[in-house]
Amino acid sequence: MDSTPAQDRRTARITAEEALAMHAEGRPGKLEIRLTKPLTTARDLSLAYSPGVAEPCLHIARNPALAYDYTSKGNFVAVVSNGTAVLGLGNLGALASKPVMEGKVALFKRFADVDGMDLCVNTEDVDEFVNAVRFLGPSFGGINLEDIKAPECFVIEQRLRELMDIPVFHDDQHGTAIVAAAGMINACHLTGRALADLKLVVNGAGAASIACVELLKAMGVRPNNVILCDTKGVVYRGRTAGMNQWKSAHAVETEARTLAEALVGADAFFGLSVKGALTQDMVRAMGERPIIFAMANPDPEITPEEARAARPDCIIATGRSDYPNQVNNVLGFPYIFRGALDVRASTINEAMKIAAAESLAMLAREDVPEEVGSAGAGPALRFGPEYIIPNAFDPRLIARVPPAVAKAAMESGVARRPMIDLARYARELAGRLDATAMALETITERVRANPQRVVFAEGEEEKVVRAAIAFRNAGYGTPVLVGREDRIMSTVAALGIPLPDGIEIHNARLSDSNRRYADYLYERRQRQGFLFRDCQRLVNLDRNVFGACMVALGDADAMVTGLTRSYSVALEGISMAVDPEETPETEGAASPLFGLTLLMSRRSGTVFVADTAVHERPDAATLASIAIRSAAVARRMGHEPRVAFLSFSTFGDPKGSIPGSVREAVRLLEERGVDFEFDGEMAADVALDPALRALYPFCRLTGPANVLICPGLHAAHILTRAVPRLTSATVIGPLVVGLSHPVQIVPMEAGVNQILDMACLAAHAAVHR
Ligand SMILES: NC(=O)C1=CN([C@@H]2O[C@H](COP(=O)(O)OP(=O)(O)OC[C@H]3O[C@@H](n4cnc5c(N)ncnc54)[C@H](OP(=O)(O)O)[C@@H]3O)[C@@H](O)[C@H]2O)C=CC1
Ligand SMILES: CC(=O)C(=O)O
Ligand SMILES: [Mg+2]
Repeated sequence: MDSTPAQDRRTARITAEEALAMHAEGRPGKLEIRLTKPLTTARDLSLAYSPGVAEPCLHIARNPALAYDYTSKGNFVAVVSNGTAVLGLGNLGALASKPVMEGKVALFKRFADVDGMDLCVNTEDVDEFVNAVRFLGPSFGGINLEDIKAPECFVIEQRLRELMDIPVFHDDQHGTAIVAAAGMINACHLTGRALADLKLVVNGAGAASIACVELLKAMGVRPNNVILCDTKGVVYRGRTAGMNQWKSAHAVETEARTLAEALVGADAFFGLSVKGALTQDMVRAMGERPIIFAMANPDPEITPEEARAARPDCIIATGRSDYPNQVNNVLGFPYIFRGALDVRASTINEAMKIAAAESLAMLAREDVPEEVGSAGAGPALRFGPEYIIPNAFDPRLIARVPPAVAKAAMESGVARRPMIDLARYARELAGRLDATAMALETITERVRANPQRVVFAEGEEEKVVRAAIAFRNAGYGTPVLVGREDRIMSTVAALGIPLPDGIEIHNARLSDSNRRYADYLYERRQRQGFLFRDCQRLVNLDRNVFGACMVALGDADAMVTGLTRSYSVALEGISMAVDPEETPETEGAASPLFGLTLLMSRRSGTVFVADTAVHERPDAATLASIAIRSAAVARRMGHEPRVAFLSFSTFGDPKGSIPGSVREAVRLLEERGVDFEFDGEMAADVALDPALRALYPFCRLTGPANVLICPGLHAAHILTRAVPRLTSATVIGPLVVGLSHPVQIVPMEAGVNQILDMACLAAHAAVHR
């Protein structure tokens, strides 16, 4: 089978054996339950279970709304099926639907941090099914119905919506409709069509199809322009065989009787039926630039290869993750429930669905982060025929869709706990699954409140341009790109995203400030072997020198660089214009400069590690100085420092020479009477693990250390390179600490987000100057 480059990038073609092995491996299935409270001691048991548990029970009995405060209800969704329409595989029964239901629960958790439970209900009787769900209702904050065939699914959903006071949402209907509508908005945009003129043919007249058609009609598609087909052909007015009230509502006057006849000249096709239902001949008969969403799972109505071979001008989407344009409800249900749960919506209504569809459509038109798809391989994702809908792994989805849904819930009056600050909600959501975003939230908020001018010294680099645009769009301030305007503008044009207002471009050679910067450098360097013309050349040609002059002379607040030069070369250029900062804390240190790296994980929070860049074998005075300044940075970033001086030994055991200088550093801090917790020397596990630290009751740390001072560069380097590869921790840094102006150097392999984070940290340091 041929594959397109975009497909290669994200392809995960798999075999049946691999899929079975994955499900059987280790603990069978895809789910387990985790505790959110400790259950280690007798006291824990008394609080969590008898007698303590009686208290929340009694409170909830008096006031049911308190269930949201004392139990998991508010973040807990039931994924319920009877297995009568498992994907496009037909009626496999309740038990055989369990892998899909476990999968949906896994997606809820992975993409929106919603906890779920699969409930496979073994009945095809509507009343029995409805009763099973309604009587289990108190446990849950929402009900996600899944893979229940039409027409029973319509009755079941309607009855449960009437009986229950929490959102009941049939994912195959509405989740699919929302995502398909988002894709259709963009496909129409790209092919120059208006929804009102769209001629759509839908194969399948079941759960997913009926809901898709209803939502599209609510969004402006004309009822007479939509033809539904099922196993008996076109659903025309007057047909009697295989009909029901839901099909009848969409029956139209038409001469067409078969799918092939209906498709002649059609603009768009929706497949929500079975594998292979659409032929190449049918595709050939469609109108100009046809839009084909072949959404049957696991195999589409037509493969993209077949569709493109028949009509190279088509836009094709499927429900699968191994082709571009995955129109699948995974882009919908996690985020729709996230937004609905967070405002305690009593239902999920039309306004919330349309808001979700529009936010998905708009997100696809923005610049795509590198971590979407496997970064680096293949061409970047750009809005166009091969990318009409966000990728399932797009980390921005959680911050975009739920706020749109929550807002629509509030505006349409179904939110029982409205929220005032939606922008703040979006930021909190961004941090919910991303340790970096979570760790940086207070920092980004502070920068937004105090926007800064930040020099992006390597302004012609594509990643830098993208980071600068993101910086501007995030409201962090004014990015100043150093580079040639024509080069930068052609990079922007190739990116296909608009350059927001308020980004400055400075060409070092042509800048009005050029002479002033050369004079400044000459003043500093004339007795160090530099002629004026050397300084002029440096300002003209070395963008790090030019950028550093801007910051040093107050033309900008901060600077970020590092992509095109090694750390030491970049630092050399910067040091031409910016001095290290000597303070009482740096007294006795070999140099005030050092590197501070942040390791961030959702479980352990943020840990600062130093020195990760400068001093190979720091002496005691240097270690002490590094500790004081690291503690200050940690505090500035909102962390009360607990500093551990690390070694291979803990409080004298085993003996060796290195711990001597570490112990001496601890003594120096005692002498200085610093205002933060510190202790050492100690092994890293003792520093981080309270159980081990309990062996040393005299230790002054009152909690796990969050600032780790390493005895040498080798240890710091190994630690910060190994941890992110062995755990889920992410890394920022090393931050340059000790310059008199905020300048940061990213690693040469840094991605857009890293550049953005470093720019934001540099801006944050500028706020605090
Ligand atoms: N990409 C996505 O996100 C999603 C995709 N889907 C896919 O959509 C399909 C339908 O799911 P769902 O609506 O839940 O199931 P339903 O059982 O509710 O509906 C199936 C419909 O398909 C019709 N159908 C079956 N075979 C054919 C055929 N050969 N030609 C024309 N019509 C046919 C049935 O016709 P009749 O009424 O005559 O029996 C019925 O109307 C599945 O493949 C499923 O995987 C569903 C949800 C989400
Ligand atoms: C994706 C999905 O829910 C289905 O195919 O049924
Ligand atoms: Mg489904």
